[in-house]
Amino acid sequence: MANIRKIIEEKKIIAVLTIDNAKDAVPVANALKAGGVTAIELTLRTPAALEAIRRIRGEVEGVTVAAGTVLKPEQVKQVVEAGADFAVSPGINPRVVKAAQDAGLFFGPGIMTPSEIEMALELDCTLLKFFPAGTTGGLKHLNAMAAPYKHLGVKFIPLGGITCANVKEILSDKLIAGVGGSWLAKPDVINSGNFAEIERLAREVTEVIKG
Ligand SMILES: O=C[C@H](O)COP(=O)(O)O
Ligand SMILES: CC(=O)C(=O)O
Repeated sequence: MANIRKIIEEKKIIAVLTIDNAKDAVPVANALKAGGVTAIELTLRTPAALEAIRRIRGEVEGVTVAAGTVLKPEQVKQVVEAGADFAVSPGINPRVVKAAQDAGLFFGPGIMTPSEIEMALELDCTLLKFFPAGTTGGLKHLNAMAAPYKHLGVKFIPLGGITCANVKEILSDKLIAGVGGSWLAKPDVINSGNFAEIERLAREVTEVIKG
């Protein structure tokens, strides 16, 4: 299994996509890549998601592809078959985490309470989504909540309310491995075929992080 934690720490930004038409997957991935964003999460919220993972995996080199919103154990097999590099979920379901571990698929469950962090640690997960980050107190809340677990090497990927305006501050926190966000490629922008706008947003965040 690739070292997903290291990859996320290097790439820093995960573009979270909810895609309606699988035909858009490759142009969107290429636009993100041209702008410097090479980690992409396809949420399993639309029927096109699995085919989108398959197409990006098959046609776009150098991009790390995750499956998001993986809510059922049986979806693990589907995302492995589609070629996902890792998978995440908004919350934590031990049956899904165990199915992923049995399949050799790296899994980052979502948490927003200490009890959920403890459940994740019990399942040997130390890279966790912090969702929904923006409305549950952001970094201040995360640092207070995670204080008892820092010595265990746990790291977080906040998702929810991340934009170009707050990304740099969030990434500067030692608890953060990377961030996820949908602002880079919103469904209406994807559906309108405005891939140039997606590339522009990806380039903008890449420059903000570098600068
Ligand atoms: O469900 C997850 C969200 O779509 C990601 O949060 P965001 O839209 O605030 O980036
Ligand atoms: C929110 C999130 O992490 C997911 O849909 O997988």
